[in-house]
Amino acid sequence: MVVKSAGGGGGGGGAEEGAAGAAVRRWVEAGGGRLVLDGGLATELEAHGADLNDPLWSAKCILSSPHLIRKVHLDYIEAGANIIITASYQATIQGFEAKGFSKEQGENLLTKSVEIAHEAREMFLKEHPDQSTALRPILVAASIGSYGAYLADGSEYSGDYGEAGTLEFLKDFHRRRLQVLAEARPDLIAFETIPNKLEAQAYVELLDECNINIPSWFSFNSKDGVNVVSGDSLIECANIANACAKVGAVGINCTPPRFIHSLILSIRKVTDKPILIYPNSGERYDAEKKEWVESTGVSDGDFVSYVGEWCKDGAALIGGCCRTTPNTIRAISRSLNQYYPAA
Ligand SMILES: C[S+](C)CC[C@H](N)C(=O)O
Ligand SMILES: N[C@@H](CCS)C(=O)O
Ligand SMILES: [Zn+2]
Repeated sequence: MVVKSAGGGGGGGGAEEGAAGAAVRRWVEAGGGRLVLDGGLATELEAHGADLNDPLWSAKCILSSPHLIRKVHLDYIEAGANIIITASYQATIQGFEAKGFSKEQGENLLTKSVEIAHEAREMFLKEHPDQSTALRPILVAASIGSYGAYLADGSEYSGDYGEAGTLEFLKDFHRRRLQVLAEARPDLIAFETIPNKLEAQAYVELLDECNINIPSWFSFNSKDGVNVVSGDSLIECANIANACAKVGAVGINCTPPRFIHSLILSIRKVTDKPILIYPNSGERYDAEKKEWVESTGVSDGDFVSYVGEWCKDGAALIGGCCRTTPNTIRAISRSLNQYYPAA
């Protein structure tokens, strides 16, 4: 089936799509014109009893309960996800060192996050011999959360890094982690919840300097439907991603559903790369309490009612972020099957 939602109509910015864009486009085509991402990982870990009130947040479970991470990945694949995102969002060598681990142990824990996701995919395929990745892509995306995530104070929702906000600092912070995760051979690298332009620039330079040949996606977050959370222009951020041939998809995550429509339209103006979106429930994160607050979150039904519009706007990869669950993903998957009825 032709990929209706990816390509065409965008400004393009003159960038070569490159191997990464072509790879993502092939996966999207193999998924029948769209791919379903998973939902909140930390949300589900907590739902199964994990206490994430820790500087490592969900990455704590790589140490304490890898079986739980594997179960949550498996639940998302069962719910229809084509892409599962590893538990490495807040896993950093620096964060593990602060817990007393050596650099090598920290690197091994990063690798383990990818291995757990690979195991979940293998288990699914073993339990469902009728399913094959040739028929339905099931991909592992290694999460790289922003420097603000590592700070564990909600800075990924402000993008205000103070003195640490220099290009070289951010590149040094992320370099080894990116290399280790890439060496673990995920299908994709997911740069998630990118709050500012500088961090996007740091990632682009690292992808080139480290010669990373695994397709990546760049996903920004917004709290006004116009700019990224730091106030930097989304257009400028998306341009940085678009200009990098190693970036296979550009989009938005952990952002309230009500803002997504306008954000997709902005991204579409500057890129022909596939667009991905995985909004949160619309609730607000209280970083001090490490809790989601306000009862303004949308229900699964409301969330899913947006999906058709997001497809028409041009999103090719759709899932959920914090406070979404396998039920959300099941509903998105069903809704997309309606949007792209089987031939
Ligand atoms: C995407 S946020 C909810 C992740 C957690 C945050 N970095 C913290 O540690 O509080
Ligand atoms: N990928 C992470 C959150 C990103 S905001 C998770 O799902 O827990
Ligand atoms: Zn999130």
